[in-house]
Amino acid sequence: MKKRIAILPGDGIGPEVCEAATTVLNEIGTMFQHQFEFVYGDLGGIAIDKTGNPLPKETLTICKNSDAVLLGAVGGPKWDTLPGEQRPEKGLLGLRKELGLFANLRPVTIYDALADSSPLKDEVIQGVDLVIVRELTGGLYFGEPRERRGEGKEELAVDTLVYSRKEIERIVRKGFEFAEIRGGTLTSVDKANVLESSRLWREVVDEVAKEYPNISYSHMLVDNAAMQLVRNPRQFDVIVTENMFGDILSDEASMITGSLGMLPSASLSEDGPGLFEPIHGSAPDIAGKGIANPLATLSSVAMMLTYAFSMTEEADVLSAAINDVLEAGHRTADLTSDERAVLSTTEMTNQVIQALTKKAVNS
Ligand SMILES: NC(=O)c1ccc[n+]([C@@H]2O[C@H](COP(=O)([O-])OP(=O)(O)OC[C@H]3O[C@@H](n4cnc5c(N)ncnc54)[C@H](O)[C@@H]3O)[C@@H](O)[C@H]2O)c1
Ligand SMILES: CC(C)[C@H](C(=O)O)[C@@H](O)C(=O)O
Ligand SMILES: [Mg+2]
Repeated sequence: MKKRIAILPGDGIGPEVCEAATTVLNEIGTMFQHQFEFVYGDLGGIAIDKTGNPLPKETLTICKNSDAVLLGAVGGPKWDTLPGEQRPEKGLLGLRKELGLFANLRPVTIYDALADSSPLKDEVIQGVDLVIVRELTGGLYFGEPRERRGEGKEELAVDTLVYSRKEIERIVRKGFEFAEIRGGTLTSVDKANVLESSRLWREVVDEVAKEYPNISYSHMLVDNAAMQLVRNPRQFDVIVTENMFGDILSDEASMITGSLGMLPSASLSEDGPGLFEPIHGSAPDIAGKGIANPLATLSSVAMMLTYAFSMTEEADVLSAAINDVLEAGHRTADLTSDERAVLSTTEMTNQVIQALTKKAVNS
């Protein structure tokens, strides 16, 4: 099967982890006789440097004309002093909005082999299997007005947290759908004791819940949820929450697995191409050193195979290869303090390729 994939490497470690992804996709293409065509586009800081715009029109066109989009990461100190509208992150937000990617899935999967990599105790993390369903095109990230007013001590900065009933309904429905598919439960996370938008959110969850009488659900305040994720993450199955809360909770949840370099994501729309990216950023502190963990990106490729192409067997083989590599003790620097055992990004990717090859031989 032929599939066209827009690759947006972006900034910092983005190009390094995207190279890992294309290498692995080529291997899977060979194994399963698929043709993956890569079309490259600029997003973020690199796009600003080349065109003055973090989301050039050409990039948007490439994405819209593809079957799926793979993103590395955007941003970095070089562009940190630019005005908000011209920052690399604005390019990513614009892309999410333009592609209508309202549903962001961030699964937190535990690998037994990584039990020692998590700062949390083994008995706390054993058996954790949860997914954060994050609203991605609304809330504080997009609300208007967003501005600076006044001067001196009177200067004000304004961000607006706004959600429509329609926006809440569609993401909450996704949350319930996932809980149904997983045969699990739903926790809706909000701040309804303070925020009006959260009170509407809670009302909508209670209404949508009536369509899913078999799904047990509950509400939790976000500050408590942040604590519960560390105290007892096993209590969660599907967490549905708004944009900003989902951003923060997913970075927190990544440490259950042992590293931010492990968590993948899929951003889905009603009908257009999905976008697949690790949840981490451009990691300026390690960019260019060739030591970034590629596994979050490779797991994002597995999510692409599943959600964009319905290639579930291919996705399962890739996920199993990642598990095999970790079981065999291979680690990038973020996963171990044992310097002798550290692999570079390329070495880790090659281990995944070898594990895939073994699976092809054995099947
Ligand atoms: N989706 C995205 O493109 C995205 C996501 C988050 C942050 N950012 C941007 O990235 C830049 C840096 O942000 P930050 O430093 O707060 O967050 P970050 O996620 O880039 O890095 C946080 C820490 O995690 C480490 N880390 C992240 N990914 C890793 C990997 N794959 N392997 C090993 N270690 C890894 C980094 O080295 C760093 O110490 C900012 O400009 C921010 O806006 C972009
Ligand atoms: C870079 C930034 C805009 C982005 C977000 O906040 O959504 C990132 O932190 C993420 O988690 O994808
Ligand atoms: Mg984030």
